[in-house]
This record gives sequence, C-alpha cells and structure tokens, in this order.
Amino acid sequence: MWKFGVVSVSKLARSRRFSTAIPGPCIVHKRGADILHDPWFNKDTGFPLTERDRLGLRGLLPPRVISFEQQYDRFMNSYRSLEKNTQGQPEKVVSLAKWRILNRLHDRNEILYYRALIDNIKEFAPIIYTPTVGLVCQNYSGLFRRPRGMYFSAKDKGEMMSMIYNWPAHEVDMIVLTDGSRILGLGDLGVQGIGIPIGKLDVYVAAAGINPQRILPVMLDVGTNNQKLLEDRLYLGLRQPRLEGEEYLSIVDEFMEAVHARWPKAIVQFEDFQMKWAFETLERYKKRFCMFNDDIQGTAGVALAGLLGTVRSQGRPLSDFVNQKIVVVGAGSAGLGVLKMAIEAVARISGCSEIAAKSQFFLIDKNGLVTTERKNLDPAAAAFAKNPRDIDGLTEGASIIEVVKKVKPHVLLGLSGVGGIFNKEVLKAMKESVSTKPAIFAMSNPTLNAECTAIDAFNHVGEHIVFASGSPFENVDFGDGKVGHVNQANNMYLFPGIGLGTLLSGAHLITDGMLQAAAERLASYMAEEDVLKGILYPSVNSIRDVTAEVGAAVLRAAVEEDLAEGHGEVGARELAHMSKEKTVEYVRHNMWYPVYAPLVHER
Ligand SMILES: NC(=O)C1=CN([C@@H]2O[C@H](COP(=O)(O)OP(=O)(O)OC[C@H]3O[C@@H](n4cnc5c(N)ncnc54)[C@H](O)[C@@H]3O)[C@@H](O)[C@H]2O)C=CC1
Ligand SMILES: CC(=O)C(=O)O
Ligand SMILES: [Mg+2]
Repeated sequence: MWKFGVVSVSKLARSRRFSTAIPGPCIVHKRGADILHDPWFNKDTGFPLTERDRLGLRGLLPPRVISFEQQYDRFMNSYRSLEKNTQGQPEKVVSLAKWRILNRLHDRNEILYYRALIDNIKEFAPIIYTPTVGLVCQNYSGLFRRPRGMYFSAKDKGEMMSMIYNWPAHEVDMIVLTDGSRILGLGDLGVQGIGIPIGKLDVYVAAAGINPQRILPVMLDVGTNNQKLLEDRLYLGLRQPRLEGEEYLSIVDEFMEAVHARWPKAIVQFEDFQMKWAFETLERYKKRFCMFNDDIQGTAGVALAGLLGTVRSQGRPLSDFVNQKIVVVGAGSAGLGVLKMAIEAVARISGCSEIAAKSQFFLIDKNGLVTTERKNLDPAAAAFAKNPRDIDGLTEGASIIEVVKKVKPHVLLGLSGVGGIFNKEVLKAMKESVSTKPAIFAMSNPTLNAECTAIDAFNHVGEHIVFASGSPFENVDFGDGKVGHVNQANNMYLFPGIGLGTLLSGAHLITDGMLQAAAERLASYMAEEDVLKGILYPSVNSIRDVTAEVGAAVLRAAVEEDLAEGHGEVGARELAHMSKEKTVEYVRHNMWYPVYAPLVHER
C-alpha cells in the first residue's frame, strides 16, 4: 500500500500548486509492464530514470522524462482542445466527450487524475458527478470498457464471503453501495447504476482526501424492472426482474457480513436505493454496522443547513425557524429524510414537541397533499400527513399550486425527481409568499429532473428570492451588474465529511448525533454577509475546507457520545483531548493528496 508522508497536509503543499516536498516511498509488488498497466502505480512518462532501472521499465517508455507539472499541463491542454473542438455540438455529446477524457486518465494514471480533479473540482464535478454521471449511467453498457469496483449479483449467493477477497487492496475505508434501483431521478438503471458509487467515491477522494487505494464502489445486482434494459442485448446486468422480500434482503445481508468480516472498520454508504429498501436497510443495519444512507441522512443535513440559511438570509434569528412554513414536494427517501430532520430541529430550537413542530410543514407526493385521509397511506409518510382539521381550505390530494396559494410558504422544496413541476403558475404563486426572501429549492437530479431552472425561478418569483438546486446552474445575470446567486444544495457538502469524520474517530456506528453535528457545522459555515446575499453554501472550490470542518464536527460528536475508538496511532484519549481547532487540523492533516511517491519494489 502507499504510505505518503506529510506532503498532503503541509501548508507548503496547500499553498503551492506543485509541492516540492518529497513523499514517503510506496511499496509495489509488481515490475515492468505490469506497473505501467496499473493506474495505482503508473506515472506514464513521469518515471525518473533511476526508478525505470529499479522497476524494469527501461525501454518500455520513450526516453524523455516528463515532469508531473508538464504531464498536468499536457492533460489540461488536451481537455481545453476538446472543449474547443466540440463547441456547438449537442450538450450530451460534449458532456460525454469530457467524461471520456477524464475516465481514460482515471483508468491510466490515478495520481494525475485526482490532481486534475482536486485542482479543478468546480469544473469537473458536473462531469464525474451530477449531472453527467446520470447520462453515463444511462449509457453505461455501451460506454463500458473496463470494470471499476466490485459487482455482487443475485447469482453470487453463498459466495460473497470468498468473493470479497478478490478485491486486490488489503485495506478499505470507504464503500459506496447501490442496487441501482433509483439512480438520481432516472429510476431503475440496474447494473448501470455503478456509475453513482464511482462518482460519489471520486468526490470522497477530492473533498475528503480518502486514499483512492482504500475506496470501493459496489454494485449489488439483484435484477432490474426496467423493461428497456431487460430487452437490451448489450445490457451488462442480470436479465431478470428484481428480487423482492426476504430473497432481496438475504443478498444485502450476505454482502454486509462479507464486508464486515474482511474490513470491520469500513464505512458503507448506501446510495440510490428505492425508498422501501432505503428505509428498511437503514433500520436493519444502522445499529450493527458502520453505515448510513446518503439520500435519507446526507440530503437531510444539507437541506436543513439550507433551510436555516434561508432564515438567516431574511435577517431573522435562527429561533424564527419555528415560524417558517415549508412545503416539501416529494415523499420519497430524500423528502421524508429532510422532513424528519427539519422537524427535529424545530422541536429542539423551540422546545416544543415534535407533534407541534410539524404544523409548519406540508408534504406533497405524486397524489398531491398528503393527509391522514389518504387511502393506503405509506407508513413512512404517515408521520407527516396533515390532519384535515388543521388545513383550513385544503383537502387530501390538493395540488402544488393549491397548497402554495393557500399556505404562501417561506420555502418550496422539491425532491420529487420530476423536472419542471415548479412551473410558471406555481412559481408566480410563490410571489405571494409571506417571506421577505421566498426560497425555492429544486433539489432533484440530474439537471433535467430539477423542479425548475434557476432562470425560471428568478424570472417568475423575483430577483429577491433564494435559489438552490441539486445539480449546478449558472448564476443568473439581471443586468446592471446584479446577479441572482445559485446555490448547489447537494449532499456532496456533507457525505465526504460524514465518512472522513467517522473514519478518523474510529466509531463503529454513525449516530443521529454525529449527523446532526455535520448539518449544524455546514449551517454555520457561511458568513452573515454572504447569507444575507442569498449565498447559503460555500463554493464547490472550498469543498476540502468544508469537509475538514464537517469531518471535525462528526469526529467530536463521536467523542462526546463515547463512540470514538481512535484511528491509526491516534487513540480515543488523544482525540478526546483535542480542541476544536486541533481537531480540524487533525482532520485536514489526514487528507490524502496526490503526488508521485518513489516506488520501491518488494517481492
Ligand atoms: N440534491 C440532493 O442532494 C439530492 C437529490 N435527490 C433527488 O431527489 C429526487 C427524489 O429522490 P428520492 O426521494 O430518493 O426518490 P423517491 O422515488 O423515493 O421519491 C420520489 C417522490 O416524489 C413523488 N413524486 C413523483 N411525482 C410527483 C409529482 N408529479 N408531484 C409531486 N410529487 C411527486 C413520489 O410520490 C415520491 O414520493 C431524485 O431526483 C434525486 O436525484 C436525492 C438525494 C439527494
Ligand atoms: C445527490 C444524490 O444523492 C441523488 O440525487 O440521489
Ligand atoms: Mg443519491
């Protein structure tokens, strides 16, 4: 395994684009061409001559040694040329071309790839993550060139305990797992959903500095109910309907046991599971394994930070959160997670009961306003259903426009997966909001599934609004130098810190207290003057800094709950004695940073 010295965290490394500090050596068990074909070790033309001699590479590369800086510039020049050459072509074609050039580098040379990603995260995140990752998943079987991560299928039942040892790395810290059943707002994409764990883990490396040799994207292929995929000759997954009930759970159980047996400290992030399994697996595993569900819990924290930000943006104290009327459209894993966490926050802030705290929240799903009169009310949504007595003038199943007109909410938040449902009529109705700064959160991904665009929100509601979307939109230019700020309300601001903070704490569980600490730290991250301008979240360019703060908050919460067992050479006692500032520095210090380490061959 690679062991890097202090390079990744020294002030020197952070303040210079290319650090001159020398990293510790990295042991490699291969020689010659095998190294060139291994993206973990390959340096392309960057191998120094002495290393070429030591590793049997002489003659396998052109003679000139190219520095890392030159390789980096060469890659960025190719990327810029591609941008120029694809100008005017359809957006999908351009996005996929950009993804391909990045993916090729990922497959060839991980250090260079992650350096390019970290240095250009704002520009590259929309390619390796939402929205382009959605397009990649939709076209995965056609785009497939080489595997990445692990694939466990229903056909592997009984084999997983041994299969897990097929993974070449001895240590794994972070796993992102999906069953492909609800990929972004794109529905069931079966095995093609593997693109999501890959993209999320790239964000882990870029934002949290998790060592890429210690990550593992996993696809649990239990079939698909997507008829188009089942009929597609090139589809790479199991061509059978999804397993259900106990059969399904037994597959997930077996996988979790296998992971735990090989890497008892690995953290498993559940991602993009359809709602019923998202909730069920969270309940089933959260007290047994170190895991969380990003769509339920990560999203909830990011949304809560944004909701608290909207209160601050109105120039009001946080205690006013209890008076904010909030309409949530989408009663799935994400929407219900947000409601639960927001209601708990209202109860905490006001000291009232959670039942009383619910009065300001309205939940709408595909059948309209959710009330206790709903036939076959989903048990997961029941806790948030309105009693018809409390919603004067509104009835079961009322439409979004009816609810908005009647309630005049401070916030309209979408997690429905349905593009454009905050249409002109709905947005115009938000003009009557009782808030001085009405907030529109169009959080569904990818871009085409957003409930509205930024331009439509500012045009139809007004320039004074607060706007956030799950996938990035450009800021809106009002002319005369005035700009409507677009926030990206995406769980990418939290999950890397949740993972890293948990890892460094050595906790074997992720508790509500740790998740709450993460959300609170994000909520307080922005300065008052920015929040008053409607800027609720930091720039994606600051994602390592945000993650260090969030990670430290999670770690400290684990210490407070007496769950921290320590990590590496830093024990529980030492963690408990770290000040807040020292904890942030400690977290920062443990972020991996991509530099070429000298390779040392060992048999
Ligand atoms: N910005 C972010 O960080 C995150 C965004 N999301 C996005 O949220 C969306 C939903 O995710 P999940 O909750 O997991 O999905 P889900 O499938 O569990 O839930 C979707 C919900 O939307 C409702 N819905 C469908 N059509 C509707 C309509 N026309 N009007 C009102 N409600 C409607 C459904 O009844 C259901 O309650 C996806 O697009 C996903 O990409 C999810 C997690 C994080
Ligand atoms: C961002 C994310 O997790 C989702 O859209 O599902
Ligand atoms: Mg997700």
